[in-house]
Amino acid sequence: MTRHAYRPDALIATDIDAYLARHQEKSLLRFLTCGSVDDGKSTLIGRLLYDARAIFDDQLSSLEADSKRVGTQGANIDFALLVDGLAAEREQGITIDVAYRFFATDRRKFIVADTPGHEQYTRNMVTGASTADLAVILVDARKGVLTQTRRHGFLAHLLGIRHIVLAVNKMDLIGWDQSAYDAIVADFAAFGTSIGMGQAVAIPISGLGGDNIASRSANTPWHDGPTLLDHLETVSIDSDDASPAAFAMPVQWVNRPNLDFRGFAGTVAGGSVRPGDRVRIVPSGRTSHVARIVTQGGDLDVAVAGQAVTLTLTDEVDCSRGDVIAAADDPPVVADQFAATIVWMDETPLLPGRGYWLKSGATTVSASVRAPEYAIDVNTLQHLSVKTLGLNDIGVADVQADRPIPFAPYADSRVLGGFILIDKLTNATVAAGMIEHALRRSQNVHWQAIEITREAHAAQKGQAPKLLWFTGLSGSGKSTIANLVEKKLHALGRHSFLLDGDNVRHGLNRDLGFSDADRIENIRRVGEVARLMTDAGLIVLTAFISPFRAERELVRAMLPEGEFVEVFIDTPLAVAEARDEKGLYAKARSGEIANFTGISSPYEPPEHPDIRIDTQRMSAEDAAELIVDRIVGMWMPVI
Ligand SMILES: Nc1ncnc2c1ncn2[C@@H]1O[C@H](COP(=O)(O)OS(=O)(=O)O)[C@@H](OP(=O)(O)O)[C@H]1O
Ligand SMILES: Nc1ncnc2c1ncn2[C@@H]1O[C@H](COP(=O)(O)OP(=O)(O)O)[C@@H](O)[C@H]1O
Repeated sequence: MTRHAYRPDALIATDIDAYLARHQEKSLLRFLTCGSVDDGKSTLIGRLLYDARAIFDDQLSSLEADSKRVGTQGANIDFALLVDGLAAEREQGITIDVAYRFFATDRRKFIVADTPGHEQYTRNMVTGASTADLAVILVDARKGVLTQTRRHGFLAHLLGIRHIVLAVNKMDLIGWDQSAYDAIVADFAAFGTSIGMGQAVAIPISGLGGDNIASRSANTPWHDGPTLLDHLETVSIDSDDASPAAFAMPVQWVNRPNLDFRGFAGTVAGGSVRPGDRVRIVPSGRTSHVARIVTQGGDLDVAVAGQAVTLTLTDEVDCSRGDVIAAADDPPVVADQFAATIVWMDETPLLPGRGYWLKSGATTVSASVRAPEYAIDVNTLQHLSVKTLGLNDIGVADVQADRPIPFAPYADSRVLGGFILIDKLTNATVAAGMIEHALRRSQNVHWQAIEITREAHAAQKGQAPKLLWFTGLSGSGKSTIANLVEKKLHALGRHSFLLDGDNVRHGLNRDLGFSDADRIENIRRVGEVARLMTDAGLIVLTAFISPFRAERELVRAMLPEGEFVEVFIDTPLAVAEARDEKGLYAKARSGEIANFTGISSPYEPPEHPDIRIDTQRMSAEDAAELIVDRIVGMWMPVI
């Protein structure tokens, strides 16, 4: 990037306050550029910054330093606003390779999400698009509209970006051929219409030569539209807010500096609010009235969508981070199951049934995705029948959260309807999702209040329930040892039950095989059944390979702290294979059995098992003895 292009505004040195004040009054346009590596994206952004005499982000820090040097107060105001916006994105867990560049012209301020030459454009687009007002879709004039172009258009539309610019780049390389340009524009327009996207603004450009970027090009006398910068500076974004008309504000944090003040801070997601308005806290449903709208610059009479404020209420109602304060008569829906459009962004495909963290605004819950109803072919817009979603796939699937969350359909609110999925082990953001609607079934199932509690069941049996979860390779010794443990428990007069492959895979789970998704579902169901049995006061033993850490942790999380005891039957593959009681390893090696654990399907050993048994050093009998000894102490403290 050409640094010498930067020409500092004289005001920065002479009157920083005036400079910042001038900037603060300008509207802000957030946009992103989409294109493949060689479509000329970086050149375009470089050119734009150069021609706009832009402020580079590193120069913003020198601006800050300058402000300090001149000794003025309040020099941060404008900057803080920008930084806040980015912090919010970071809090969404989206901290990937997107560089945000800030620049300003006389007419407007801009933040451009720059995603330099990255293969994972879907991820970058989703990241940049979460708050973008406008997308510049780059097309190489020589190549025309490609699958990738359609995908960018589709994603931009899906993510709720209302303004699309089709920048047909490298026009110089096709001799400024108007008919070729028109054909590309018509092609894209036809696609846009088929997905219900508004008309894109098309501009013939050359990033390299600067044609139609900041100034009109003599090479395109036939182009009567704006230059790119013109359009960016003048496009009207005021009326675009997709947010619902009714007031809603997700609570980002509760501000309680002293006993006399309790404020709920957040950004208004939709509608407006005034002191005196009746509001409802969702999901609790409690109502109150707004007392004050507090900001650093003083109290407000009204706050509207996009404003960051702190509300105080007239009553001492319970309200915490992740709750939504909403118009009392029109609050967001609360549900734990929804249909959603999901954009998968990770190399590892979606595992239906696996628990991911679902983050929506300030709310984080555990959630799983069912097998997709379909994936979308972005070229033909056909619905494809698929079992999972891989990198860059877009599909529709039902999502099940482990507790109800407030939401609005994405079409009504990007804030309340958008979410990301995070892998619980790697912490990677694996998908972005848009909620379509709640599933009715989630609203009609209610917990039945049970009068005989789990404590009562346990007390009657005179024991504290436990789940002894045996995990290990096939042939490691899980069943052998679990059987011996149960025998000993039985002899000690304890109430127990052993669940293993034989009594589960032939009955409850006879519809499941050994794909990753089926194993996940197998373990989820076993976990649920085992949990019910602990509710009944039993000491439950399970003997399943349970190869994935994530599902073992999922089951642990289903139970009260300390009730899940992970017993790792640590037998190396070579030893289990040498035993090969059932001849399965031989079959797996010869390819007769697919997806065999340890051979052609992974086993993730526990990192911190509660009990580890090395079967090479310990007989099955001794192992059982040790396990019973270890848990004896655990079951004595009966309620
Ligand atoms: N492909 C493949 N991979 C692993 N195991 C296979 C497979 N096909 C059949 N079997 C037999 O099924 C038993 C494992 O079932 P699990 O329910 O414990 O597996 S899992 O937890 O869902 O991974 C396992 O029993 P154990 O030997 O008792 O572990 C095998 O006998
Ligand atoms: N120390 C040991 N602990 C458990 N099993 C052992 C041990 N040493 C040898 N074995 C043998 O290994 C085999 C384990 O099979 P099994 O218990 O069915 O394993 P899994 O349930 O893990 O597939 C049995 O034949 C068992 O006798």
